[in-house]
Amino acid sequence: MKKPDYLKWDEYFMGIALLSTERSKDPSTSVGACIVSQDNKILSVGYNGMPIGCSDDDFPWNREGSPYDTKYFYVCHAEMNAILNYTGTAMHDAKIYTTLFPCNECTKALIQKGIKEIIYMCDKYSETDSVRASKRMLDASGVTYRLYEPINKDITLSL
Ligand SMILES: Nc1nc(=O)n([C@H]2C[C@H](O)[C@@H](COP(=O)(O)O)O2)cc1CO
Ligand SMILES: [Zn+2]
Repeated sequence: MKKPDYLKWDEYFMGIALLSTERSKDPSTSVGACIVSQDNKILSVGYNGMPIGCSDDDFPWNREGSPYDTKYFYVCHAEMNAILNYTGTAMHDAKIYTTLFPCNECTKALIQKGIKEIIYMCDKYSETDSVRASKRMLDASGVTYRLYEPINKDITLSL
């Protein structure tokens, strides 16, 4: 008989998104994303971080202050990095697992790339205009989104 407690697809892909958050240097919110084809092949992963060449040590991680001195002008979102990290050409009808609901800017890009489903773990900015706009676009374009339902399984990675 096969092992009963193996990871289901959702757990596997959200697990990879979650592991990717560990690469983020953002002191307040670490985000991870994993793009998966319809037939469950991993296409790409990403996490929020500064653009190539923009040192994590020199660029600001502040949330407040003049926009020029906050992270918001510089940081690449996990979802955008996952899109940009993909080097293939077949993202159509894919799905994205993300630890945080996508903002309006990433949502535009996800729609344009042909992503058809978003599975998210957290929607802590649901009241913001950005996320409201994301849902407006997703609803209009027929892209579905659903909250990931966690299982009661702790995975410990000892490296
Ligand atoms: N969907 C998202 N993906 C992301 O990668 N981010 C990133 C941008 C920032 O680095 C961080 C949010 O910082 P804070 O405002 O919670 O301190 O997460 C943010 C969102 C929210 O829409
Ligand atoms: Zn975004």
